Amino acid sequence: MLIAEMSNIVKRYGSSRVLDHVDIVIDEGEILGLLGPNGAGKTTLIHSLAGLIKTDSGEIKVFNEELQRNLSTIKSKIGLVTQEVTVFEDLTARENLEFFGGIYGLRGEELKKRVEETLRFVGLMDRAKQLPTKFSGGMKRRLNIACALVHEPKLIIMDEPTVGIDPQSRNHILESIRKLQQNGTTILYTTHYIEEVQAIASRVVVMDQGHVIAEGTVDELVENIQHEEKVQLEVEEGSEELAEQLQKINGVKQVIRNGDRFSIISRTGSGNLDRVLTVAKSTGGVKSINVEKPTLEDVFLTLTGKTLRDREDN
Ligand SMILES: Nc1ncnc2c1ncn2[C@@H]1O[C@H](COP(=O)(O)OP(=O)(O)OP(=O)(O)O)[C@@H](O)[C@H]1O
Repeated sequence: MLIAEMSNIVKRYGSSRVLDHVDIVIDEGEILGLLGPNGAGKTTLIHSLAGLIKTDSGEIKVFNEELQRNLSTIKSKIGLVTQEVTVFEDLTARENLEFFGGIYGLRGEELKKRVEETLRFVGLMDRAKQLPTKFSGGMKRRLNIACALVHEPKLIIMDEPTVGIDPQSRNHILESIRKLQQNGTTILYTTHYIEEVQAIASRVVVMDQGHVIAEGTVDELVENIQHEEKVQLEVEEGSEELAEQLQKINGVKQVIRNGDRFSIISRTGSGNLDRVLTVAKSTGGVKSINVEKPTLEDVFLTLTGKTLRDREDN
């Protein structure tokens, strides 16, 4: 069964089309990973789906109902974790959850029960009486997530929930997302950390410049580029000149330079290891060279020409 269906969505800001005829479906019970570089349109898509902004055209159905016509009912069954942490600093963790639970119509014993369950679920039971000002970034994030979970939404939408937090909290969050899925919740998960998608997503949608450019399971996406070879090269002194020379080798599709390291993607069968080595040696010393199997990161690179690591920020 489909939990959400976005068809032919267009959203413009001024003259630029931020979402350009986007089609996305979310199946019940899946964790759909939404990947895309900066400015791809992920947040705009998520905010459209959560009913926070109106699209210019297209149709959005959530729980089989037209979104804008049934906005308040649908919103009450969605949990949105925004990119920015939105908790009240002058309320304790428990009071924050009571507030958000109240907004969603929970009252009395039911509210109390859900607040306690949610605090336990995100591992903040022992911090229930503290103000978030005393929390680490990761704990604040977990509280933020808890606020979106307290009303037991059927669909949870998360916009990069693990950016800028410690590894322990990140693992806790990923583990919690798996548990939510096991309990039957559907999750749309946006991130630029490929390894997170690889770890938890049932299916992946890749966006770039307002378009969906690929979708499938991680295995399916990697399978699509199995016809490519990747040579990893490290030299003593990398230069743009070397990158240009590598790019000229027959069969080379793409060269990505990161300082002294180069990833060279070629068509399969081009046997470019030797040629890459020769070119690299002609410009200086070679530290290491090897052929690697493509990963989801390479799928992303091949599709968008961009690396998600551009914005690695923790
Ligand atoms: N309110 C707005 N007014 C004008 N332009 C906007 C607005 N919101 C987003 N944009 C533009 O739309 C494009 C897509 O932005 P969006 O935030 O959806 O991308 P994103 O994929 O979520 O990127 P990021 O990973 O950086 O959050 C960007 O070029 C952005 O500048």
